Amino acid sequence: MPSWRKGKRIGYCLNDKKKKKLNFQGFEDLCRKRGYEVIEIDLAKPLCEQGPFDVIIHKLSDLILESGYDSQSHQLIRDFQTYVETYSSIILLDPFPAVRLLLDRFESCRLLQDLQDQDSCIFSPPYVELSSGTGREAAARIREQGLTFPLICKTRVAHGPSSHEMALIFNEEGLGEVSAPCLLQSFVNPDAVLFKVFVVGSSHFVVRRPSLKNFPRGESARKSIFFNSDSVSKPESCSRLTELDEATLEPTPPSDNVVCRAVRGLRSALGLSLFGVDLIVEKQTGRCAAIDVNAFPGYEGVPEFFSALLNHIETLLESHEQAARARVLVAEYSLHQRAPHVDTAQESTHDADPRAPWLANSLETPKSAPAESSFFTFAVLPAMLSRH
Ligand SMILES: Nc1ncnc2c1ncn2[C@@H]1O[C@H](COP(=O)(O)OP(=O)(O)OP(=O)(O)O)[C@@H](O)[C@H]1O
Ligand SMILES: O=P(O)(O)O[C@H]1[C@H](OP(=O)(O)O)[C@@H](OP(=O)(O)O)[C@@H](O)[C@@H](O)[C@@H]1OP(=O)(O)O
Ligand SMILES: [Mg+2]
Ligand SMILES: [Mg+2]
Repeated sequence: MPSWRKGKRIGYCLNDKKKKKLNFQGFEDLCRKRGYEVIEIDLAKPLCEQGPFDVIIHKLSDLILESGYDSQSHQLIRDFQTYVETYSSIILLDPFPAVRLLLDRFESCRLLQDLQDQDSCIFSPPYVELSSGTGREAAARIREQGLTFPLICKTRVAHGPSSHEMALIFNEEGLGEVSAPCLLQSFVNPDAVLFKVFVVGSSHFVVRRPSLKNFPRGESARKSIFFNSDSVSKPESCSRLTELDEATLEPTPPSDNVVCRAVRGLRSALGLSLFGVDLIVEKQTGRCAAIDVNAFPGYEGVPEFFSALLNHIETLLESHEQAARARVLVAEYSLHQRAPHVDTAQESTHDADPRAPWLANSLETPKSAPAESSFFTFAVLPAMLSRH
């Protein structure tokens, strides 16, 4: 067993619904088979009594959201955060600030806008943020900013059962039926297909899902349609809203290049390991609209999820161990450099060091090299680490 795997403890904190949907027991079994200890974290008990942890996996979106208005949840989140900051070697999947960002559609839509590239292969449909009042008050802004009917209205809060309640608005009158805080976004004709991209560390998986049918572009006299997004874009969704009015060719999935660009952009903006982005291939142009980002989504339709997650964890554990070893080496090296007289006796002490004879030998190299520190860090150290 490699040293970075030995005695490692993986903690997790997921609600019952999430555990059940993911069949998380399967992940626990896989981890235990590879020699990890797996601990379900009980938030009602102090974390220090349940640790130590090398990795913590969580979906604490409920609690993070509640911490904005509930003092007990606020305290729980603070304690959790203090614990992971105190034990800074813990790998937290995923860090709270980026998760918090995705609980707010205003924030996630801004992120999606930043993804837009020069050749506009990826775009974010134009939108207006409605912070107060009804949609009617946004009518002028909607016109100014070039939004086109139909509009899709989404709650500002992006997590929790009510966050999936949406409306399709076909005219200015319909705007009076929606109220703040919400986001009004131009509808993109998707040919009733959505592509969910599920990300796990450096891997991603594209899954085809149902989506809303096409609607003619421009204002019309139609009545607003209120719906729940769970009824249109789950694998089992079966709704009149996802039935196309006329037969059409199946849309071509977004190219690997486009998917990779979207994933890379979001990964570097957010620093998350576990997230999903929803893409629609626009019927008229073939361009790819990024319409939603989710922290730790369901991964339904990704049979490799558990193995990808464990591989990602192992990659992180291994690089953490390498970084820790590098820090020790650099510290030992600088101590050695600071020693006033490095005589033969001291050198032979290094040679006699049963713990790291290779360290002693390698430490001699920079002594005669003028640009020791950077030479050591960038040339000698990586070579030493790869040997050991
Ligand atoms: N701008 C848009 N144009 C066309 N269809 C859209 C647009 N935005 C959303 N949709 C449709 O509405 C559904 C729900 O939208 P969205 O993904 O933003 O909601 P959600 O509730 O956050 O979803 P999830 O369950 O993935 O978190 C999408 O799956 C897609 O079918
Ligand atoms: O469990 P499910 O499969 O429905 O997963 C959904 C997940 O619910 P969870 O709360 O159970 O994690 C949702 O999270 P919240 O909006 O609640 O934050 C969101 O991420 C959806 O995008 C996921 O659906 P998917 O994109 O994978 O279809
Ligand atoms: Mg979505
Ligand atoms: Mg979402």
